Amino acid sequence: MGKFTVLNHPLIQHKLTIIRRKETGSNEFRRIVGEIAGLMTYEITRDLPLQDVEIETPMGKTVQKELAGKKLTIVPILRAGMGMVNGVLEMIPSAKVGVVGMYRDEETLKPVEYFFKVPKDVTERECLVVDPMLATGGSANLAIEALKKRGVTDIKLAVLVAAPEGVKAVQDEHPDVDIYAAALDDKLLPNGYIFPGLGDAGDRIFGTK
Ligand SMILES: O=P(O)(O)OC[C@H]1O[C@H](OP(=O)(O)OP(=O)(O)O)[C@H](O)[C@@H]1O
Ligand SMILES: O=c1cc[nH]c(=O)[nH]1
Ligand SMILES: [Mg+2]
Repeated sequence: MGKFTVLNHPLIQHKLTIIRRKETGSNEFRRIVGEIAGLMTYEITRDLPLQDVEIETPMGKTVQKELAGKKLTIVPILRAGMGMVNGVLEMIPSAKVGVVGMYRDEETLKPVEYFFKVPKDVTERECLVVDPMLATGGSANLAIEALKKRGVTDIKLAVLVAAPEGVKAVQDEHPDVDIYAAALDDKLLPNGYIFPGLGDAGDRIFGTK
């Protein structure tokens, strides 16, 4: 089963509380989603492999460390996942970005895919799927499945708020995928929204409501 990790650093918790508040406007919401994504990236990449590299400082030759291993592709699930991209890129500027467009049918709560575009060399890269909300888990599962169909084997999922139902759904369907969240909330409401959650992440980021 994939690991599920809550990244409950005090800065992350504090910032998450700000965006949960209903009075927080789109401008601040968008900025803080990016900041949390950056802080989460810092924690998610804690165990990245390093290799020795010989360099020359102005004082002379020395052997130091640099990142080794696979390069990263960030895969936001449109729309709301876009809010996390810049935060991750600030930590890993060399990452590429692929996108999966998906919306949840409001009646069935099933995801509908409408766009898919990833870098050509995606199979040689690790993919970090990002979306602020993991509710039923349907959208994340379909996005991961779409990547696997194209041959991607190394996938992680980062969300801000997870519902227990969504975590279980991804762990059941994709046991090879580790999940990182800023918070694990109480439950899913009958309308498919997370409680206490933060409302509709896409609408709050883009100001569409
Ligand atoms: O786990 P699930 O039950 O699939 O729900 C989570 C999905 O719902 C939201 O997207 P939404 O469909 O509102 O699209 P949007 O990002 O365009 O607003 C959210 O950003 C996730 O992608
Ligand atoms: O609480 C939720 C659930 C799904 N999508 C959201 O944006 N918020
Ligand atoms: Mg939405």
